[in-house]
Amino acid sequence: MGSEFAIPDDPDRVFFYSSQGRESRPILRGKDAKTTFDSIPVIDVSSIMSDNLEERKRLAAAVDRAASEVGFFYFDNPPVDTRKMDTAFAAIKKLFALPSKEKMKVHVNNSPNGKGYAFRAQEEGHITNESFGMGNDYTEPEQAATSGGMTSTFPLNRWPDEALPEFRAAIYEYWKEVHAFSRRLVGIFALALGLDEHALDHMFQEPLTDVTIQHYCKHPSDSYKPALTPHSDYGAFTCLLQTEVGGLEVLNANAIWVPVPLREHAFVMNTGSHFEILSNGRWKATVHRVSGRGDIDRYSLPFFWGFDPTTVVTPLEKFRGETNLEPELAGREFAKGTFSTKPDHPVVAEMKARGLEFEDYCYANLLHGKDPWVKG
Ligand SMILES: O=C(O)CCC(=O)C(=O)O
Ligand SMILES: [Fe+2]
Repeated sequence: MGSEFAIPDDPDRVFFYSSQGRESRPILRGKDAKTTFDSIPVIDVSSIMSDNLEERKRLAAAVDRAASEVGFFYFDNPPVDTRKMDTAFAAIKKLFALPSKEKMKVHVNNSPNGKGYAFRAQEEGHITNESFGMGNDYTEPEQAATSGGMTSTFPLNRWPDEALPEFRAAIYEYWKEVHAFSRRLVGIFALALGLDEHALDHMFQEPLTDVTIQHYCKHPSDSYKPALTPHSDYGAFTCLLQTEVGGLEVLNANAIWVPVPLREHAFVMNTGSHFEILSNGRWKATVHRVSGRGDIDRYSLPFFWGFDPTTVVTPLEKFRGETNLEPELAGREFAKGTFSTKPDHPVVAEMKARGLEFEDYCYANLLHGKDPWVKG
């Protein structure tokens, strides 16, 4: 869920994009270096299913430490069937192997919220990259059980049902389990903030979810090359699956890139900008990027979990102090995050023609089939 813009090459600073726009951090070495992380903590998440509150609180304490100190952590043993992970990746490889003509039928420009297939050709210093996205769509029967009773007659997702019928089934089989896991995780995050386990539930009745599958193509060079622009995620948290090869890297306080090596079937978790706001900066929306290795294609499967689009995310009373992060409407970042990387999308043309800005986009309206543009 990052934005992609030009990144200057500077030996002393690292530049990246966050919800605040372009930012940079000085590279600190030797006596200037701060105490910061140099690896990604590993947490066994199996006790999320425990009936014992004390066990769930121990898990929550580990999550709080990792989210505060790093903003990224592995979850070993998530309650998600590993065969469904593997089946999803097998279908993903088949999708990207389809002829371009088939993939273009589900191009993001055909979807009113930029879901479906996108392609970015190799540019200077950047490898070729394809993606496929899906998100909330209350017309789809697969989402009936998770949509909080919401219905719509306005389809948003686009699926390659003709060319690869098993793709949608494989993604949804996986999605349903990660969705159920994420809902339970809201309780663990609440405990991690020292709240009642159900204290945050009301903010996730109609959670904003998004899957943006990535394919970073191998390239004719044996060196690492930038594949995804440095950014932080918005939303509450992300559950990412890597397969076969790592490539994700996380920026520490000294602006040193820390690798996130592959742990097969483990989730790579990170907290997003809205959890940073809720915790008033206690939890970090840590900057990350992907570097593509020359000799192998890389596929990744992120699942983004966000607040209800109409929730105004505000620092919790117990974390408020002299300086407080600005509240933000959860659905607001959506338009910027989705369409700033798709300047040719019809939604962007419409926005310009009507004299509107990303700030005027109401994601909740779109989900219910209404005009998403509301000025002011
Ligand atoms: O491909 C990856 O490992 C990371 C993807 C990512 O950071 C994103 O889509 O926001
Ligand atoms: Fe990201």
